[in-house]
Amino acid sequence: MEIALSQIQPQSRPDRLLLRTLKGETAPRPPFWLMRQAGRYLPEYREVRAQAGGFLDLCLKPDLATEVTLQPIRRYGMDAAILFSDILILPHALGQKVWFAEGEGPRLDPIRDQAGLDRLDVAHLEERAEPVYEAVRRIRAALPDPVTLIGFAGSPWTVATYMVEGAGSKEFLHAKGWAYKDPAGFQRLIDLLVETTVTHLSAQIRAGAEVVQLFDSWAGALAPAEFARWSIAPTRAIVRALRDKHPGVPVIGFPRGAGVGIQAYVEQTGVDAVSLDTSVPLDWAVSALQSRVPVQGNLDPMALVAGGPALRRAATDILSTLGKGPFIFNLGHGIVQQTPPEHVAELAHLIQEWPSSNQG
Ligand SMILES: Cc1c2[nH]c(c1CCC(=O)O)Cc1[nH]c(c(CCC(=O)O)c1C)Cc1[nH]c(c(CCC(=O)O)c1C)Cc1[nH]c(c(C)c1CCC(=O)O)C2
Repeated sequence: MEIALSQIQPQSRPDRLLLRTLKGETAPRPPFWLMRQAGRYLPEYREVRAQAGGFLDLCLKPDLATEVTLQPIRRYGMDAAILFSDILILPHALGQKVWFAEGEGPRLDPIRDQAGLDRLDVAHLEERAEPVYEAVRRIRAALPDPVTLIGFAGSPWTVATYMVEGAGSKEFLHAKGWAYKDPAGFQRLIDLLVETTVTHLSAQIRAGAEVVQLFDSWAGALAPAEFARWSIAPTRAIVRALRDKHPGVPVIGFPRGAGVGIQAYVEQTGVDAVSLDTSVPLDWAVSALQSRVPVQGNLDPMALVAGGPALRRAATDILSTLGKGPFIFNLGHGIVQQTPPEHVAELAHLIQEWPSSNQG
């Protein structure tokens, strides 16, 4: 597997820009990476994906996971690589059956009661996820020094929705039903996910992850009291435990769709930085959030599909607003498959040349 990174322009990636931003520095141009930066929009990803067999096989073959993690870094020179894995590796490593039906998204054998919880096998988590940690070691060894390696996990609420529904969902009938009717029982699932998420992230950090991100993709589906209990409280517990074990390793939280709830999330979880979805107004983000923590985000992935003046305008707006404080340029959600790779190159160039690329 070819892992030379010779095409990367060293001058485009000042030393450890992402880590410095997470400590509160404001750089002349912000660091950037993109959620789902490795994925089906890249022809070289599709090639490796075909070779791997299934999607989970790709996540669990360290040589292939390493290769696809490095692909976008080679092409675009992002300031950070994110481990190529999935939030559903955790339920898989807990012994729940997880598979990806081609073209349909994730499927799991649903867990809906205490008996289902009792079948989970916490003791062998690190053994079953060992290929992921091996990938982290290989990626860190292959990355140029200035590129930061980000590990990740799903937040307990978001992972619980998949474990309970058995698939992606819009309404969360079973997960919310359990949480409303039997909060003590659902709490046991959340507590188990807090504990095992700490184990999983801690193992990634020991293997070489320098920052971790918690994806709470379905935070926005929760009413305020439930958001406090199932998103904020578990996130705070994870942040505390990680800070204890790995002081100085920043945690980025991504409470997608949480709206004004993001402010309470930032104040109460202790995350080192917050990732913003596309709906978050930039001026509000500056006053309500960036005054407290570095922010990350939040270009509409569809602006990246559109390209041209719309992309330049949207990116320039974000750079000139959020870029005045500690800021990591990213998308508001993951890159979609229909994204032309040359639009990503154009965006990378705009950010790397900022502020001189600003033509008003
Ligand atoms: C909800 C969620 C999942 N996975 C993830 C989330 C949270 C973020 C979000 O809201 O998108 C997180 C995730 N998934 C993936 C990463 C890799 C790192 C990155 O580049 O950001 C990350 C951080 C790879 C992936 N995870 C997945 C892909 C596409 C799989 C493929 O190549 O076939 C990738 C690149 C699959 C996946 N995995 C999951 C879904 C809903 C899907 C889509 C199914 C599909 O598109 O068919 C669960």
